[in-house]
Amino acid sequence: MSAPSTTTYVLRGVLPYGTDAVDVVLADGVIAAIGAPGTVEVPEGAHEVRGEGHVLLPGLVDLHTHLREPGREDAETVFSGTRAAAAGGFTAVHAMANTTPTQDTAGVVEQVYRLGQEAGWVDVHPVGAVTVGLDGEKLAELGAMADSAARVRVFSDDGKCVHDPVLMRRALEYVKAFDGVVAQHAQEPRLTEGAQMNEGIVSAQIGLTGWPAVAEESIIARDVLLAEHVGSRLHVCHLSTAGSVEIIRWAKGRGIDVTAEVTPHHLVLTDELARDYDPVFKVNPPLRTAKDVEAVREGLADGTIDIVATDHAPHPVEDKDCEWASAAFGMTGLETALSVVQQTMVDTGRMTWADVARVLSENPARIGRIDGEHGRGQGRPVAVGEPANLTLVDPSATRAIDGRTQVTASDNTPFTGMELPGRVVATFLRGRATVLDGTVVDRAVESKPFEGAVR
Ligand SMILES: NC(=O)N[C@@H](CC(=O)O)C(=O)O
Ligand SMILES: [Zn+2]
Ligand SMILES: [Zn+2]
Repeated sequence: MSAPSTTTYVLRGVLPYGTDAVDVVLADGVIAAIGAPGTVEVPEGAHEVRGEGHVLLPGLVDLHTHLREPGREDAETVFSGTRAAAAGGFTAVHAMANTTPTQDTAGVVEQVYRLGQEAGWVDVHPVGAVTVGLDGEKLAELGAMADSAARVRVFSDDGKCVHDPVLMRRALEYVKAFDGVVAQHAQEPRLTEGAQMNEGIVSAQIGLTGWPAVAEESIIARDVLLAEHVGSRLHVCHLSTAGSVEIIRWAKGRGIDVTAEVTPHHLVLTDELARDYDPVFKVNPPLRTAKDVEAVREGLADGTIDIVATDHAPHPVEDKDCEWASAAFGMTGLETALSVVQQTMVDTGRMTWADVARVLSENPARIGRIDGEHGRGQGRPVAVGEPANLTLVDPSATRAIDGRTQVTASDNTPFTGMELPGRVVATFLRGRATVLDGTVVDRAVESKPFEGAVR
C-alpha cells in the first residue's frame, strides 16, 4: 500500500507547460510548493533530485497493459509488470482482461486490483471483460465489476473483437449507467482468418497471409455509428491505419463520443520489418505501412487520436522465439513508450511536452475515469495541492535498448539493438519514489501470487 511518504523531495525541472526551471517540493504525498529555483522553502532533510534540463511530467497513465496474472505468470505478473511500468515513468495502468481465468467477474477484478495495491509500484485498474470468457456470446457481469472494490470503468474483450453488433450495442447501453466505456479491439474476424501481418506489398512478396486495413476500419465505422445511436462512450484500442484515423476524425466532427489510442510501435515501425520473419515484430494489429505511420502521427498531433497506450504484451521466449506462423502476437512497451513518443513527436517538432502530458497522462486518466477520487487524482496537472504523481525525464539522454535487461519479465521488445532518446530519472507515486536515479526503488515486499477467485 502506498501510504503517504515521510520522505520529502525537492525536484528541479521544467514543467511541461513552461520553459523556465522550477523547484517542486513533494511532502506528505502532495505537491507542496512550486517556485523559481532557490525561492521555495526546502524542508529540512529534503532529498534533492536536480539535473540539467529535466522535464517534470505528471505520472504517466496506461489505458492498455497486459499484466498476464492470473494465468500466464511465466510471461509477467502484476508485480513484475507494474515494476516495469514504474521504470517507464507510469503511476497507473489499466490491466487488460484476457487473463486465465478471464477478468469477467467481480471476484477476479478485485483480486487483480488487490495484487496491484500490494505491489505498490503503480495503481492497477483492472479492465473488465465485455463478454463471459471473451467468448463474444454472453455479456459478463459488467454492473457487478463496476460496483466491486475495483470499481471498473473500462470494459474490453481485447485480444478479441466484440463482433456481434447486438452484443456491442447492449454493452454500450449498459455501461452508460456507471459512466463506463467499451474499449474495442477492432478486428473483423472473417476478414482476418489466418492473418499473420499487414495485407499489402510486403505480405504478397514474402508469402504471409495478410490482415487488411478494412478489417479494422469496418468495425470502427460500425462502432462509432452504434455509439452515436445509443449515445454512449466508445474507445478504440490500438488504431493502426490511415483510414481508421479518417473515420475517427469524421466521427468526432459529428459529435460522437469516441476516443482512440495509438501504440508507440505503430508510431514508428512498419511492415517492412517482417521481411526477415523475426516474430518479435509480429503484433496485433500488425505493423502497417509508412503512409499509415505518417497518418497516425498526424492524427495524434492534431488531437484526432487522444492517447498513446502501450499495449504492453509480454510473452515468454517459447512463444516468440519460434517460426513466425506459430509465434504469439504482441510486444512489450512500458519501458520504451515515453522514448518513442519523444523521438517521433517531440524531437520532430510535432508535439510539445504539454502535449505529451496530455496524451500519456491527462487523457488516459480521464477516459479511464481515474482522475477523480477513485483514481486518487491520476493524470492531474503538476500544480500545488495535487497528488505527487510525477515523472522526471531527461530528454537529452540516450539509451541502448536490450530486451534481456529490461524490468519486465519478458524479452519481446521490438527495440532491442536500437538507441532511443530520453530516460526516466525518477517516478513518484503519491510522493513516494518508485524510481530514483533511473533505477527502480525496491521495497521489502514479496510478490504474492493470485489467490484463485474463480467463477
Ligand atoms: N497486441 C497483441 O498482439 N497481443 C495482445 C492482445 C491484443 O492487444 O490484442 C496480447 O494479449 O498478447
Ligand atoms: Zn487488441
Ligand atoms: Zn492488448
